[in-house]
Amino acid sequence: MTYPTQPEASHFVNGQYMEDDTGTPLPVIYPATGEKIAQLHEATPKVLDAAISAAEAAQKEWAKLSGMERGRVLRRAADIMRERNHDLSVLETMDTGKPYQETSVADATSGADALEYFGGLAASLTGEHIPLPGGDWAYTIREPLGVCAGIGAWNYPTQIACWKAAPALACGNAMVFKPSETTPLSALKVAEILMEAGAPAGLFNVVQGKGGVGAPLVTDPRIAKVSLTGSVPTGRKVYAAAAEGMKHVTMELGGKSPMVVFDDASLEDAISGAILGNFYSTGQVCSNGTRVFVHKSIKEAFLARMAERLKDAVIGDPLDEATSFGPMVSEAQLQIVLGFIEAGKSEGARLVTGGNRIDKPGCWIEPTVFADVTDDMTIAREEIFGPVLSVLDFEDEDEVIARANATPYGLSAGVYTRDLQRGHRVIGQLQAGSCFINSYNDAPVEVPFGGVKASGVGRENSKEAIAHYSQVKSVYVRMGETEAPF
Ligand SMILES: NC(=O)c1ccc[n+]([C@@H]2O[C@H](COP(=O)([O-])OP(=O)(O)OC[C@H]3O[C@@H](n4cnc5c(N)ncnc54)[C@H](O)[C@@H]3O)[C@@H](O)[C@H]2O)c1
Ligand SMILES: C[N+](C)(C)CCCC=O
Repeated sequence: MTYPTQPEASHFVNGQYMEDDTGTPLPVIYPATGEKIAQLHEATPKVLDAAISAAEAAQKEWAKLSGMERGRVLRRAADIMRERNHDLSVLETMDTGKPYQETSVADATSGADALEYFGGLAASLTGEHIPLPGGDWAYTIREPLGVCAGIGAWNYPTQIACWKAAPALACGNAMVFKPSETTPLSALKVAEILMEAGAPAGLFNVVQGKGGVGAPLVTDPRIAKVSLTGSVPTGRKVYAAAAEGMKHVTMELGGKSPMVVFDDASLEDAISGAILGNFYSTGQVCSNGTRVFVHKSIKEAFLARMAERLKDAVIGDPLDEATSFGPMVSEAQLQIVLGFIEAGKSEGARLVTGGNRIDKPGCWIEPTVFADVTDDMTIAREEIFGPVLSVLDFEDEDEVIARANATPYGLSAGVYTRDLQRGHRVIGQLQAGSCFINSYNDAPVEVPFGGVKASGVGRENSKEAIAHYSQVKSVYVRMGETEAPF
């Protein structure tokens, strides 16, 4: 049996595809139809060991190159990725179900941005000279960490692989990347492209599997750093396991982010922001503003216009460029979301629109809006990771800030207002790492991305990421004699 997107083999190790079909079978399903599109196998201990060994060997040679030489490879990879954007986007759509309208502008393109940005930065990752009393001085050297483990979620497979690989490789590290078991295909293409761009064999390896493959990757003593994108419960486990080995971590985790719409906001812009922050990628975005606090005086106007705007969503074949709303990634995730919708109804929230599974093969659900949601309801407290928007009323600025912050999460926050003083004042008090004023969910590579509180540790993208993929050695140089007390 051949499948439409079957890769050459399940894993990419030491510069080539590798198979071990004794590993647990891993079927890949196209969420738009439920059709099987590839058959992979989870990595066995043999595959995992080969990947880590290859990375260890490659890292030693890669770190000897100058930053300029490393950067050249990454920038070449960015160019190849852009040239192949169409094919990569089609694959991403098949892997995730996200519409081509999105994948063609937000996945491989975002991955290419990261490769280009960190490729450009690589040559300037230098230490400093520190003059000291008596003519002594010190200098610092920015060194790589070694072999980094990257572990991905299923909503942005290409982007996640590149957001982790680009800064890691720029700093002179190697990587073993484990994509989500739900979307294993795109990371293999990232590996192919990096090799084609001139990366040495073993520098970027891909191993497939579920948590049972991720766990031994995290604890392997040859791994110096773990970067996870995933849920908070997984983050707790992975962070704890990494701490046992005193490893560096980046934790990009979940959220339940607030978006605050004041009564002076442009209603159309606020609704656009709420659409981007709740229905893009069928709501499967970590930073989504799923608690939309709308000033009581404009709430009904907001809801009426939102319901109208949602009628323009084009729900259909994700490969059709006109489609703007695709299926959920999997039946399992669809069932989780349906469970939250039931909780919303039974706890007394008002269903304004949507709320139903769409009756066709695949994992389809309507964009859903609840109103009259209160802070204690399940849908206002827990991350849903699906297209479910909750509108909560507020009347007072201090009140809404306190309520917005009353969550263990802190990934993102947004404010819509025409009063820019208020916008800055409010955003300054919201406990979140990635914030927006009169916008939502923008994530250019130049800007740090990540959360506070339970939503994460460390930052991806921007110059901030360098600190998380390198360490500083300091060297004290005495110019005179060494004095000792005896
Ligand atoms: N902050 C961010 O940048 C960001 C981005 C995308 C998704 N997310 C979050 O990811 C979640 C959705 O993705 P998901 O369902 O794939 O998350 P998940 O936590 O179920 O899985 C994430 C990854 O961790 C692996 N994993 C699971 N158990 C493991 C273990 N014990 N050791 C090592 N690896 C293990 C999984 O196989 C997968 O690759 C949401 O909570 C979402 O908010 C966060
Ligand atoms: C670029 N986005 C859309 C903000 C996604 C970031 C990764 C979170 O899921």
